[in-house]
Amino acid sequence: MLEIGKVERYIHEKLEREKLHFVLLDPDDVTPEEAAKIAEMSEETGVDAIMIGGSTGAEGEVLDGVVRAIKESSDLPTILFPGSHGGISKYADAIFFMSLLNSTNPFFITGAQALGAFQVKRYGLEPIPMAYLIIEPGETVGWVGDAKPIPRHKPKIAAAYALAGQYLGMRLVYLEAGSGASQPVPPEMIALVKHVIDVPLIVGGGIRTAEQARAAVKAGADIIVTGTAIEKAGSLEKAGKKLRELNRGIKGRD
Ligand SMILES: CC(C)=CCC/C(C)=C/CC/C(C)=C/CC/C(C)=C/COP(=O)(O)OP(=O)(O)O
Ligand SMILES: O=P(O)(O)OC[C@@H](O)CO
Ligand SMILES: [Mg+2]
Repeated sequence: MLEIGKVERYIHEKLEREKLHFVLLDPDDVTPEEAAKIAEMSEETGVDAIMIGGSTGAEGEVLDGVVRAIKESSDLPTILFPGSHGGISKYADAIFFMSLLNSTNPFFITGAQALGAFQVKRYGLEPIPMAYLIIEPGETVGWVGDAKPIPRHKPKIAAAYALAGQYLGMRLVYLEAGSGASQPVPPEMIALVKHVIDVPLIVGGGIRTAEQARAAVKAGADIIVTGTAIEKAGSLEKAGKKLRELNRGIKGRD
């Protein structure tokens, strides 16, 4: 019998009360010690989950080390955000089992998934099926994932892909402008996508301020992902301040 796993249930239950903030840590950019500290601060400041991944090199021992450090320092759910079948760690709770629907390369649509499937089963990781869509500019992940990035001024294309993802059985949709994007996904696009789908909507890429996070939530985003703004805050103290600022924007508290 197919059952909804623990982390997915946690997401749905929390979404009944508030919008969520997930923090993305890239093992290529943070040491296990830094990751542990950020995860601890994330939990203290009201972040809802930690995502772990990167489009280049987040694999093997380096990945395992970061996931383990996060698990030791916080009780937040850890969700893998893999760039390929190499991005799987047995120490995480769940994995966004994603398909890059607007890739031009079948490897990112079904290939990496087939290569990783048995490993996910062996480790008992919770797979959460997700439609992953790259919006302009797309940044590194757009290039690495051989995406045909959806133009920023074409919300209908994003909505069509998102609905197709839902009809294919995916239980989350992720609109991705790319890590470090100069501009986040436009609110008009978020609004149209949210209007047509019934599954939770994740938005990430280039969200650096409480105002940007608020605008995405107001447009209809259910979950906001931030990475660069925290990783590149400059110091742990500044990262903590940034976490609180972004949470405020997302949760609508002040
Ligand atoms: C489900 C399985 C086993 C694999 C999925 C494989 C797919 C579809 C990958 C999509 C394409 C891709 C390269 C995704 C990476 C997503 C990601 C972790 C982005 C964040 O990383 P960045 O911060 O952009 O990476 P860099 O820091 O390396 O630029
Ligand atoms: O690093 P940022 O720009 O916050 O992007 C987060 C995430 O959407 C990248 O996959
Ligand atoms: Mg990164």
